[in-house]
Amino acid sequence: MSKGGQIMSNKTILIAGLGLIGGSLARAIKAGHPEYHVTAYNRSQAPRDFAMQAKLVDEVSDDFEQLAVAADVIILNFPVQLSIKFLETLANLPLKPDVLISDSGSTKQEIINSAEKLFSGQAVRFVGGHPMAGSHKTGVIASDALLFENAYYILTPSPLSKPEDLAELKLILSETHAKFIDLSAAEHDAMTAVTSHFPHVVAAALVNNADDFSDKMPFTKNLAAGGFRDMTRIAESSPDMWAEILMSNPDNVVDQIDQFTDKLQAVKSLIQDKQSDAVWQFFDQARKLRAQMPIHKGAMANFYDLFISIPDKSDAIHDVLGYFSCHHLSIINIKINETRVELNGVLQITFKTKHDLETAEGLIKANTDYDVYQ
Ligand SMILES: NC(=O)c1ccc[n+]([C@@H]2O[C@H](COP(=O)([O-])OP(=O)(O)OC[C@H]3O[C@@H](n4cnc5c(N)ncnc54)[C@H](O)[C@@H]3O)[C@@H](O)[C@H]2O)c1
Ligand SMILES: O=C(O)C(=O)C[C@]1(C(=O)O)C=C[C@@H](O)C=C1
Repeated sequence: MSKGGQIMSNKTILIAGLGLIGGSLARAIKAGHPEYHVTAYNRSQAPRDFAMQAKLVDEVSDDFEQLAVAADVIILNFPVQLSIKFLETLANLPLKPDVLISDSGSTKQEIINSAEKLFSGQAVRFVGGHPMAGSHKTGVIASDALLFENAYYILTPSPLSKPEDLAELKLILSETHAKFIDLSAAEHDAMTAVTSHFPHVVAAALVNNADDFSDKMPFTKNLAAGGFRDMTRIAESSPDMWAEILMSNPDNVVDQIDQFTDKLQAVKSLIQDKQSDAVWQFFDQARKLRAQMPIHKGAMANFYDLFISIPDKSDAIHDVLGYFSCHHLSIINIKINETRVELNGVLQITFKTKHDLETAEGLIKANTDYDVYQ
């Protein structure tokens, strides 16, 4: 909708950073707008090759600058502070007039401030973006066109944007099927500290806490069941990404840590004072509130983990994968967890569809006597 209010059908859209989020955005943009020329920058080759083979994009390169100067729209999908570095690079390039720049980072104030400083007085439009859905998995191979379906997609206006720029971005991203909402950067960072940034601190702390305790009682980790799993899935997220998010939203996260510490101290006192009714109220209040929260169920469910208890033999993994050959299963990750040292290892295989998970489970059961569970 730039260029005097006309809708441009032949836009060139640059997806910079072909990871989970960049890959998912590329898929959705291409699906919604086959007429756009979608290009992608990525530093390493494997994601570029994957994106071309899977027809996510029309062109790939490791030359960011060359793609940037040819783009009408640029979406940065790096860890948040790296996106700011890429903005600095963009500020020194002869970009197309009225280029629309956005990002997908999990914090917004810092990047909006940087954009304002870097581009003031230039014919550059900047709108901050943040799709509120994702995963602990990384990389383009885990990307999904429907990752953001029904999730909130926050757009943060900046002094470098007008309402029609937000409308243009929503049109480009329409096939994400996300629910767009405009928030100021300050509102965004305060609220996401509560529902996303601080919970990641808690999840990591729970895992590190269990590890510390296991020094005393090594069997502890084997007793981690559904509760621990549900509380800590996100502790497997990328430390590159999360260190940058916390450093980019420090005041709000520290406030949350203080507030939460007070909550823990309060419940600690209730337990010590044997206030069983008050402890019951504490849980009952949370149970009712949780049931009413409109929590986005999201595309996380698109990842399906199968756990196979395999003997400690070098060919066991090879054999397991061999049973899957010819079945074209959508494996997106393979990991060995040595939780039962000296007995078995646990092979964790992640599939993209439930159907593939069930096929794999059936194949393992038919060919081996290994314990296998979802
Ligand atoms: N993962 C989520 O759940 C989620 C959800 C919403 C928003 N986000 C935000 O999206 C952004 C991207 O996250 P992601 O989940 O796609 O991560 P990812 O690890 O899957 O992808 C990161 C991308 O950054 C690139 N990159 C990293 N370091 C680089 C470097 N030094 N030089 C060049 N390229 C480099 C990688 O090659 C990759 O393309 C982050 O800002 C994150 O805060 C993540
Ligand atoms: O589902 C997950 O694994 C996520 O962590 C996704 C999640 C979150 O819910 O906190 C993570 C970071 C984002 O910026 C948005 C969404």
